Amino acid sequence: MSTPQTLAEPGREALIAAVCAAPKAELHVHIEGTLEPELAFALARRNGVALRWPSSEALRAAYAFDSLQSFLDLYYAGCDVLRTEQDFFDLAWAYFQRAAADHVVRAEVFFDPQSHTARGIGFDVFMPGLLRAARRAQDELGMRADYILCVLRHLSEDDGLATLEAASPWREHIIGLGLDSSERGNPPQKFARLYAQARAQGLRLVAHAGEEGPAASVRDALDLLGAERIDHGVHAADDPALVRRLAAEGVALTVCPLSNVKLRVFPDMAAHNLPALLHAGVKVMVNSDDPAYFGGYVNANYRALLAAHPALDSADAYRLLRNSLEASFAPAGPVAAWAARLDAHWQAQGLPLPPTA
Ligand code: HPA
Ligand SMILES: [Zn+2]
Repeated sequence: MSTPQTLAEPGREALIAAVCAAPKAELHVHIEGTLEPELAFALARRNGVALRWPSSEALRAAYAFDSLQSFLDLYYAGCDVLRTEQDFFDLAWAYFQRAAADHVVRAEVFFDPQSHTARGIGFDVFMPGLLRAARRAQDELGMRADYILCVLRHLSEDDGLATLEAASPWREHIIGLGLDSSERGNPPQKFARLYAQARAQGLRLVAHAGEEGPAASVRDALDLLGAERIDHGVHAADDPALVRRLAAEGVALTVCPLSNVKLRVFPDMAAHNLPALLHAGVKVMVNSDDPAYFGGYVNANYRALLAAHPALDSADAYRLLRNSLEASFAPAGPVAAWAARLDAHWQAQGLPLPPTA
């Protein structure tokens, strides 16, 4: 239990530096979206795969998106270089090292099995590589990482059900089910049976909703799918009653600021509604989504957000970090230990510690 303090607000740069060095959880990152152009070219060479671009610079230059779909087209094309167990290990290990440099102590990482099984790359190829990287992250970086299986919503529910079935030998290594890809035309109700099955298996449930879709799809993800956490969810702000419900029920939104600006969900960072959601009492935090494509890993997201929103003070920054830990699916013991580390870090920086719940 902490007591409110009357320390002065730090300068902006000092606050941003403190946030970057703070222990944090990342709860919304797609492992396929961490494929940097340089690694894509290295894997393409290793596997004898031709890419449409002459160089990693040319590929990076192609990262100008005007919608979710324009990004997804490139993202799925990039997956084609991922062929072997070692490729998936290299991909995930590179992410874990970058995340550790950003002081991520807990990562809940999405993977898209259907973008691999559709190319003839099975669970027996990608799961061992992903799991070996997570074990190494635990052993060498002290990071606790788990995987969330995401179903592609532009495909049929039967395809999703078959994917869940194919994952059953790996069930103990998967903590949750998520839903990603094109939101428009693929509402939550399309996947009600899939979520019921996943819930019966004891999987934790999350879903992308309210990224490009309306507030109603956030409500439907909660009511029809039983989602415990909403990925993005920023369009919930269009419905004040829903915002009040999210705050009252403590539903977390895993917000991804750079992604939202890159995919034109908001015209610029200053227009992002994360501060409004936070101040309305919604459990939001900051995540990177697809950092290789959107201009930065989790700390770059915190930095861009705090730089564009001077109204976010040190209590708000603390709350974002604390939310990331509390909204994770890690056991209570580690969460409490990370929260204590956050408090110690905050105080060591001379920052005022807000009263905790
Ligand atoms: O932000 C996203 N939204 C939907 N699908 C995705 N697949 C990777 N990233 C995303
Ligand atoms: Zn996402």
